[in-house]
This record gives sequence, C-alpha cells and structure tokens, in this order.
Amino acid sequence: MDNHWKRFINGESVETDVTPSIYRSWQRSLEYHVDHTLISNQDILSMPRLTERREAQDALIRAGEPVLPYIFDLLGSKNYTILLGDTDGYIIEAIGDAPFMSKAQKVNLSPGASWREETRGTNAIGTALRDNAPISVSGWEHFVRDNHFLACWAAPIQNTQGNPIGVLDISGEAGRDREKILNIAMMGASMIQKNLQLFELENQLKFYREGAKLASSLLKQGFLTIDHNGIITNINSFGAALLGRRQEDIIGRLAGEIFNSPKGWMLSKHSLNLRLKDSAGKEISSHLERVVDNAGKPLGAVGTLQYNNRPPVQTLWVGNSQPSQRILGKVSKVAANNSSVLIYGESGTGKEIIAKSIHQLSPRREGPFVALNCASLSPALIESELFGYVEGAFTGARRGGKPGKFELADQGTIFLDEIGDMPLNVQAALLRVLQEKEVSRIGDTKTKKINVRVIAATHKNLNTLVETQQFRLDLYYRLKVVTLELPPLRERSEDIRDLVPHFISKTCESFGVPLLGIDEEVYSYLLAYTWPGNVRELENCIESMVALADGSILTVENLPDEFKQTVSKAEPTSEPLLDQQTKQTILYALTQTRGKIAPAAKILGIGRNTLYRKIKELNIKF
Ligand SMILES: Nc1ncnc2c1ncn2[C@@H]1O[C@H](COP(=O)(O)OP(=O)(O)OP(=O)(O)O)[C@@H](O)[C@H]1O
Repeated sequence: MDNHWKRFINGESVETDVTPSIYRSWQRSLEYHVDHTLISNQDILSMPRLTERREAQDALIRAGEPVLPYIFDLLGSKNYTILLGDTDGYIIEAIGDAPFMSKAQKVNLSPGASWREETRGTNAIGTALRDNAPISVSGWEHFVRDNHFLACWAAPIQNTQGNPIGVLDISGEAGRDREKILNIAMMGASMIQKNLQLFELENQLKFYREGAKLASSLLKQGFLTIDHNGIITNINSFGAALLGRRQEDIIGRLAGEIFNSPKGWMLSKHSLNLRLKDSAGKEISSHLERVVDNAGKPLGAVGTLQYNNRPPVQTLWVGNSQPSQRILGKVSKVAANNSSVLIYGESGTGKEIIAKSIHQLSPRREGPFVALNCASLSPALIESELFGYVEGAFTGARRGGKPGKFELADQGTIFLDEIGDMPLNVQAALLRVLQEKEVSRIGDTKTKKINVRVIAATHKNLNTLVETQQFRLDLYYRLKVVTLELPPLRERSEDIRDLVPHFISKTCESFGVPLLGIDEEVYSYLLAYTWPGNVRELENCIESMVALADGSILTVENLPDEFKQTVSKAEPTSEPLLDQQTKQTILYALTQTRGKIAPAAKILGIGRNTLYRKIKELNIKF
C-alpha cells in the first residue's frame, strides 16, 4: 500500500485514499520542505540541553514515572518503546525493549530528539501534538521513507483547559494491531494527566496547610485544627500559651482530653462553645466549628481560643459589699483612660488584684502587666530591675544585659507595689521616665521610647513621707492623678461570706481534693476576727483549714487557734471583744512602723499620747 505514499510524493492526488489527518500532515510536511528520503539530524539536543529540558519538565516526568513501565507490561510482548515527549516534541523519557530501542535510535527515535512535524514530517508524536488529538501513524504513513519500518501510536497529554502539555507515544515494528494500542496510549496519557492533577492538588493542599499555619501564627487569638478522628493536628503558639502548654504537647492529642468536648460531638451537626481555664485559673472560651465535605460528612473542625470577654474584674475580685461595689465602680471608670493610679490599702487588701483588673479592663489589656514590689528589693537592685542594664554596666551584670520592667511593660501596665519604699535616687529616675516617656538602661547612652501606664500602691501614708522628705512631692503628684482606697477587710466583713467559699474551692482545686463544705459556726469566728493581714490572711486561714480537714466539712476544729480567741465561748475573765480588737489594730499599726509610736499613731488616726495611754491600759507588749 506504500503506493499511496509514492503517488503522493510524485505529486498525484491521493486525498480520498489516505486518512484525512495523515493527508493533511503530508501536505504540511511538503510545506516544511522535509526531505522524504533522509533521516534529519536536526533538532537533537546535547546532553546538557536535554538535562535542562528534563528539569523543566520535572512534573511531567514524575507523573509519567509509574505509567511508562505499566504500559510496557500491559503490552506483554516485547519490541516496543514507550516515549514521553514535551510540547516541542522533544523525547525526554524512554523505556522499552533493547533490540527495538537500538533500531529506533538509528532513526533518532530516542531521548534528546524532537519529533515535531517541521523536522521529521508526519509522525505520531509530532502530528498528535499538532492536531492535539490521538493518532496512529503506521509504516508508509510516515512522511520520511526511512521511518516506514515504524508503527507508532501517540496521545497528547492535556492540562485541565485541554491544551497539550506533552505527549505519550508507543512505537513498535510496522504491521501491528492499531486500534488496541492507540487505546492504550490514550489511557496512559490520561493516567499521566490524573497524576499531574494530583500533584497540583497536593501543592494546593500544602499551600493551604502551610498558609493556614503561617496565618494562625500571626493571630492574637488561639487557633487550632482537629481532624475527623478528633485529634488536634495543629495549634498556634498563642493558643498553646493560653492553655499553658507547649504546642508539641498538644498536637497529636485527642481534642476531648484538652477541651472536655463531649464524645461524638463532630457528628452532631453543631458548633460547640466551651469554657476552659488557663493555668492561672482565668476563664478561656473556645469556639469549635465543624468542616464538612459535600455530603455533609465531617472532615474535621477548626477552633478559636480566647480569654473570656466578660469583664475580668468580676472574675478576679470577689466580694459584693458596699465598699467593694464602690471600688469596682471606680475601677471600671479609671480603666478607660490612661492616667496614673495610686492605690492605698493595708497589706493583703487586694491592691495587686485591683491593679490587674484596671489593666485588664483597659484598652491595654492585650499588652503586658508587669509587677514590681519595691519593698522586696535592695535599693541598688530596684534601679536595675526597673530600668535594666547593659552588659558590663556593673560587676555581676549579666552577659548581653537585661531589659528592665519598664521596657518589658511597654504598651502595657507597670504595677509598682510598696512605692513608699522606693529610695529617693530611684524616685528621681522614675520621675524622669514618667516625664520623658523614655527609658535608658543603666550604663547605656541610648534611650528607648516607651508607652506604659503606671499603677502604684502603698500601705504607707505618702503625705507623711513627703512631709518627712522620704518621698518626692513632684513624683507624688504624678502618681496620684487618681487615688483608690481599699478598705481593710474588717471594714467590709460582708465580703467574707463570698471570699470563704471562693478560697475553699480555689484551695480544693489546687490540692486536687473534692470540694469541702463549711460549718456555719466557723463564720461567727471569721466575722468577729479583725484580720490585720486582710484578705491574704483569710486566704491563708482557709488554706490551712483545708489542709487539716479530715471530713467533708470544715469545722471550728480545723480553725487555727489565733482565729478562735475572738469568739471563744469565753471564760468570764476574758477581755471584752472591743478591747481585743483595739489591741490587735494597735499591734498591727506598731508592726507596720516597726514599733515607732508617732507614725503608728498617724496610721491609727489618733494622737501620740492617746496611743501611749491605750498601750498602757490594754497592756500591749511589743
Ligand atoms: N477581693 C478579692 N477577691 C479574691 N481574692 C483576693 C481579693 N483580695 C485579695 N485577694 C487575694 O489575697 C491575696 C493578696 O492580694 P494582693 O496581693 O492583691 O494584695 P496586696 O494589697 O497587693 O498585698 P501587698 O500589699 O501585701 O502586696 C492574693 O492571693 C489575692 O488573690
């Protein structure tokens, strides 16, 4: 039948005798001036160029990797070569039977050669790419005579838009079954297409997964993902910090273990709102939302974690007496602005809690809250704690220096407890920082702008300290823009009714014991006591009772002795209650002033002589 080819070459009309696609391709081959007598040595890549092309087509080669051997096996009998070509018809991959491959190589049907029609005339690879359609080109259908020993079947590999991105070719000796092999070539091309789509999906998935990870790491909110088995697959660092754990300790755990979420929740078609507690006992709320497939089956869930939006002051401060309500009212007012606050109150009245509450209710709540107790540090240390230092600033300075509390509190709030104990030289430095709104570390010449709200607290009368020149007047005025006075517990004993159950549950939780009840009789003692150590003393008292409890109820038996004296079902000779309370108050004032009469009298609001008389009358020994 190569008569048709010969006749065409001789310029006779064979249009009706040849498959239309072959005929059209022969005509193009003529237009391209392809030499039908000779194998062309053009369009053959050097090794380095071939390597470059293969690298550029890495995805195509990977997609073809499992397909080419599969087709080779499917063909069963040998004498075939399976070729993968790129869009320019360059063969970039070949496998096959060695004897046939070496024959094929003689006509350049091997890696590195381009089989586009422009160079090689009608052939399966070039014509399939040109027509973007599967084709078989057998024997004399090839435009070049020396290729007439070949039978080739090729199918284009297309992208999702249907454009050719490569070609799969099966070549063997001429005279083979055409139909079946063309189907195999088409199936191979479609398998490669599927593999390429899978790669694309994998990349997209990676993008979404990595993108979500990155985006969640930038969030100022906890974010987590849970798979359909209920296992936490990711949590951002903010979320892990809220839960007080490391990310790696949470990822891989069952969500139910961390959140106490009900079993089978994911099948329930609902989102879930949960309440948790952070390591400091603060409430966190979590919202979990299911992600479902097209059929509504759960694929997993995503969730957020954040501190409860409920005003935190309500969760921190316990007590509902009139004085407490007044304080809380003031707290929510002062929280809104930026002014300095000075909190007065005896030790243990909750000054730090109030400072924290102001911070948490203020617009700075996302910023840090940093506390420093000026009485607990030596004068030399206070300065370096407050302002930090640079390396080598003094002997013993840490390598690399250390930031001070002011730097750490930038954009947040600093709480300076016992400000009355701040040495005068540090007071001067503090005043500078407050005026200039910038801080420089000890030993440093550079300054750093800071934006910090200052809340100071003291149990001392700063007025008196100013009078005796122990406290700078200018600093005093800067600090006391707003003052808050926390009454001692004995002046708001109503709060005891709320504080006691609060401390019982707090202690039981921290001791890991079941919640204990309390005998009403205990209250008569607690309400009668004067609480020189205020709420802290009450908290310690409850803690000690819980530690000593042997039943499920706290009784007077568990009450430490010092609290029993006030209401002891007293012997007739015992002191009147009023005297006992006066005695305790005076003793408390004297311990605060380390036995100095004049300042103690000031604290008590009585004259020195009155105090001497009372000490004598009540036989107070100190
Ligand atoms: N109203 C309150 N509700 C709940 N807990 C309180 C309350 N007041 C104080 N406490 C608890 O009592 C203890 C002492 O409180 P805090 O440290 O705030 O007092 P303070 O006045 O700053 O004491 P100091 O002057 O000795 O530093 C803390 O454990 C605090 O949690």
